[in-house]
Amino acid sequence: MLEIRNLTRRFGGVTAVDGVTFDVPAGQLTGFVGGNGAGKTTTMRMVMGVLGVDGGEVLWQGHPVTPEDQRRFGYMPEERGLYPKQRVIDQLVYLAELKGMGPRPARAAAEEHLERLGLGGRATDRLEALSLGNQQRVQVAAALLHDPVALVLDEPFSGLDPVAVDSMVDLLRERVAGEVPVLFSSHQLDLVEALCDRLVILSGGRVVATGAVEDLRSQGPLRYRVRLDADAGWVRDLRGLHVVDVDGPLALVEVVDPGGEQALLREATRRGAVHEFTPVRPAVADIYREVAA
Ligand SMILES: Nc1ncnc2c1ncn2[C@@H]1O[C@H](COP(=O)(O)OP(=O)(O)OP(=O)(O)O)[C@@H](O)[C@H]1O
Repeated sequence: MLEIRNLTRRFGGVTAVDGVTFDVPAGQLTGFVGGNGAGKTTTMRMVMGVLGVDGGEVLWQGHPVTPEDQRRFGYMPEERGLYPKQRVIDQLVYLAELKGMGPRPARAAAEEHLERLGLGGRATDRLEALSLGNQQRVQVAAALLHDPVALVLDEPFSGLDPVAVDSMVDLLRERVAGEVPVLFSSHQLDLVEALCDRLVILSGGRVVATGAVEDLRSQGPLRYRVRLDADAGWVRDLRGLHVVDVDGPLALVEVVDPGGEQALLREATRRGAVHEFTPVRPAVADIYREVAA
């Protein structure tokens, strides 16, 4: 497990990361979200030791993280930092060797990851000859190929097409099944929702929500989506409910008083057919808007 404890970082008069505390448990995907400038990249850089801390600490397996631990982590930095003129395969082998792999396993791992990411035929191309999305795939391979014990990925999905996103998701799920803690930042909240076990939401350098995605969603307001035969405007007159939206025969309501939804269902069936009556928990995007706006 990776534990982030009270991390703080200032740049001049700006406190970019302000007492940030959260866990990244083994075998779980933890999504790290927040608006532009919220402090995600700064936090990840401190976790990886590429940026000094002004306060707090990072623990790995219960002890303060060491440079040796960090060398065994996989990191995809925000600044992508590969060499444009170098051949893809040479670059990956070099990076794997830097991480302590022997030349033969390094080459085998590089070839396997390029294959998995759909770049098997591009191994001997120079990086600059690849499209930006394919360069991003090489960056993914670079972060994963040395069998890292933890993964810290800054916007790993940005610039990837849907097929590459699927390959990336498969690779991450494999790592997680092998008990690796994964922390990744993203602005793609639908992906975060589909993928993550846990969520950390940062705003203005502080954690404003953290926990299991399911727990965060179930703590949100309980809503019901209702689809009737005819116009649903009458739901506005019912007590015990807050009407979020009405659009023709569709209504989205929030239960304010216990039993409010039962009164709605009774009235709806009295009036005609009810085609849908579904409890809806807030999506990750709703939670985000609520706490980070
Ligand atoms: N090297 C630096 N020098 C000065 N200020 C910095 C530096 N790095 C980050 N900051 C500031 O720290 C704050 C947090 O930036 P950070 O890049 O960590 O946010 P982020 O959540 O990753 O944003 P984004 O989603 O836009 O990438 C911002 O106000 C940024 O301007």
